[in-house]
Amino acid sequence: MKLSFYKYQGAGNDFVLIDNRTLGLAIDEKLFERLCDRRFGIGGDGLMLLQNHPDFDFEMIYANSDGRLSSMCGNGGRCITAFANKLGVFNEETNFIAVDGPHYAKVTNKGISLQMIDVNEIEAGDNFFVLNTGSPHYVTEVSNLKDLNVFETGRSIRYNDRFKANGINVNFVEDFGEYLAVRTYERGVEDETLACGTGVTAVALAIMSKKGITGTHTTKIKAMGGDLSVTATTTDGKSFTNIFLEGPADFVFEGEIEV
Ligand SMILES: N[C@@H](CCC[C@H](N)C(=O)O)C(=O)O
Repeated sequence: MKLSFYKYQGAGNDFVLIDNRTLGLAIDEKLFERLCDRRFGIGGDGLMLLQNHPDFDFEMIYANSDGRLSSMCGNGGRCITAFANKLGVFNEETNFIAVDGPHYAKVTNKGISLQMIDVNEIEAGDNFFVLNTGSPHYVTEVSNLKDLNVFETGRSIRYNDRFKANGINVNFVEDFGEYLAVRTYERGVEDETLACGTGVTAVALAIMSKKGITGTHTTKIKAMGGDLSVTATTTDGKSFTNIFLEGPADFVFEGEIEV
């Protein structure tokens, strides 16, 4: 059978998208892993099914490139919003449902702005933060981001005794004042990706918390694959609301693959 697919990327975080509104494609880890494979398939950091939902414009089902369903993907959420817009599911603003709950998103002049879940807890340790922005993240500040071996260092944290059972995404941040530069090792891809949406959101909140920034604040982020921004509101540096992740979410190509 031939399966129609669409390829999108948001700041270089790339995804296979399937319109599953009428297709009835079942969850199939082996198939999803093959479709995400860059040699034997289409290639992607993850795969998403866009499905009908009785109470929302659409439902987002997300799997990492290992084929397994996972927690929220921020860049995936922005890409599936762009895809839903291309399919004519909505015009300017949408409300959809994902694994971590409802999301509001809109088309902007920078691409797609996606509202993320509120964050009520940040663990602050010795130069590290752990928080959940829809997916679990470890954030640590470095002074040599360009030269850092993100694969080795990220992997050693992701597989340490504390995190190895459930895994965690590991973000390295260097503060350049005007902006934060971020590189991420992603669970489920088990490699560095060019950007991670829930990751840069975690980084922005962690640095706001560390610097004692309160009120509504926008953080500019440079990821390896492009620029993103995170706007969030806090009164105490611990609980964050109205969190928006904004940046490009672009169609790359479409095709059919034999499955
Ligand atoms: N790339 C994503 C995060 C995807 C989920 C992550 N790999 C996990 O399993 O936690 C993003 O843009 O947020």
